[in-house]
Amino acid sequence: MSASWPKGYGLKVLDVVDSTLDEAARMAPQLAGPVWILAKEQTAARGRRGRVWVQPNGNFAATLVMRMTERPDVAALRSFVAALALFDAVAEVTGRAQGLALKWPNDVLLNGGKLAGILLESAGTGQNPGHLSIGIGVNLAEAPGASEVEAGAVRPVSLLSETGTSISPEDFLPHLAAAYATRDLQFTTYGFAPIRAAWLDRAARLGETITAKTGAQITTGRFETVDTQGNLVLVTPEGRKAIAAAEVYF
Ligand SMILES: O=C(O)CCCC[C@@H]1SC[C@@H]2NC(=O)N[C@@H]21
Repeated sequence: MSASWPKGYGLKVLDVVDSTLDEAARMAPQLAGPVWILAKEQTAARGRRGRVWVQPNGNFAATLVMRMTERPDVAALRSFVAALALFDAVAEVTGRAQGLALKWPNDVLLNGGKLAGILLESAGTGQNPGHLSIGIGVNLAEAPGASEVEAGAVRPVSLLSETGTSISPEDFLPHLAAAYATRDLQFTTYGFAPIRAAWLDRAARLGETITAKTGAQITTGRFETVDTQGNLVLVTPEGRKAIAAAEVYF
């Protein structure tokens, strides 16, 4: 099964790099349009909240870098755009969406385990709107060991072990790039509403009790929704709380 490369998107493939997010920052000043940067190996890959991202051989690591054309709070909603695109691309290559779910803010789960993670970074000033980078890691071939993730985190899983689907990062990227382009067009044309609705349709643990941790702040409540700004909304004994940034535990 093949996917055609989306019009207007550039591509850079590297054998090895420190992090595709760092490469994105280096490329940003010269950007003419959005560019996907794919690396077979990263020597300093990072995850959310300063964690190290472990990338066994054959796993997918890429960053989509683009000029920041909107307000930072609007651009940040692209984490939901990217999560949906990942969901779409995985469903396309495996031929099924069963077992796939999205975990707020932007992980992709498969059979309850973490298949993929997304890390957004941006830079810019009032004078210079800067760039947005969407770093994406997918455990295509191998899941990092449980000892390589923090205690309490969702267990990592791989696409190969959960579905039997074997696909290389180079073959997976066109599926993801095409799915992203479609979702991004939906976002720029119709705004966050359809993205939010599609994301909520695929949300893990919606309506259930979950815990959100932001530093020392721990909030447990019923996962009611994601609001129009992308905040996690929990109904707690003290009332409704909208949380902008946190790690979620089930
Ligand atoms: O913590 C997470 O779940 C986010 C992980 C993001 C990993 C990807 S791999 C490609 C890009 N380069 C990095 O250094 N990190 C992101």
